[in-house]
Amino acid sequence: TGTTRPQRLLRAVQERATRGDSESVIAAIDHFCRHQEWAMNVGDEKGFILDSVVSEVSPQTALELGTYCGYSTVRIARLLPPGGHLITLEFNPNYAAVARQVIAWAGLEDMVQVVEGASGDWIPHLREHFGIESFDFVFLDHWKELYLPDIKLLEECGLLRKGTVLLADNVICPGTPDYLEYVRKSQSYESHYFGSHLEYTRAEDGLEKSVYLG
Ligand SMILES: O=c1[nH]cnc2c(O)c(F)c(-c3ccc(F)cc3)cc12
Ligand SMILES: [Mg+2]
Repeated sequence: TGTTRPQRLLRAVQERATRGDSESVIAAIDHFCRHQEWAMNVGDEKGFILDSVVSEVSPQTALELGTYCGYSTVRIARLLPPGGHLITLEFNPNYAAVARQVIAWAGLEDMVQVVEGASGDWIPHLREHFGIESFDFVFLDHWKELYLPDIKLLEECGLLRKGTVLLADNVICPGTPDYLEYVRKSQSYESHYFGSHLEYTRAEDGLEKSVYLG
């Protein structure tokens, strides 16, 4: 036994970051991942692109698929407009437990709802359970095999509206070929690729931004 990597990441936040200061929480996680242990956060380079898309959309309702330790959750939530709210789905209860504490350390717990369970199980219930009409912004960062089935489910559940912005991490590494083909070929999406690098490395990766046209 001993600690897990998410628990060691949380300890680094609690030791290095200032309570209530989301920028210091982001910096503490980036420092941990660069100098202690690599972890699968979207990271600072792709995170800067994420910030610019979130700022442009300024979403009242946002959905994140894949919370992990809450790094991108904090990046998104700190940029939400007044009244904005972020729902983040996490399958792994240990990750969810760490993420809740990271989000609280950043002082963003009032704008974020961490929901435990499988995205495919939860998506059909988001409207009735959280009173969501549709999402303005969706960040896909969970399992590459679920990106395509989950956006099809979001479409079927009427949770996307004309102009909803989807942003997908890891479209090159580990890679989501079926998702990329779908959003780039479909008449229902306008897609753009932002080239970048795999978090904390020099390997190629990028984000795909896709606007739902209805
Ligand atoms: O499973 C994942 N879910 C969400 N995001 C990921 C990620 O950003 C990664 F870099 C990676 C990753 C893990 C190991 C590698 F060697 C390369 C990428 C995985 C995920
Ligand atoms: Mg990722």
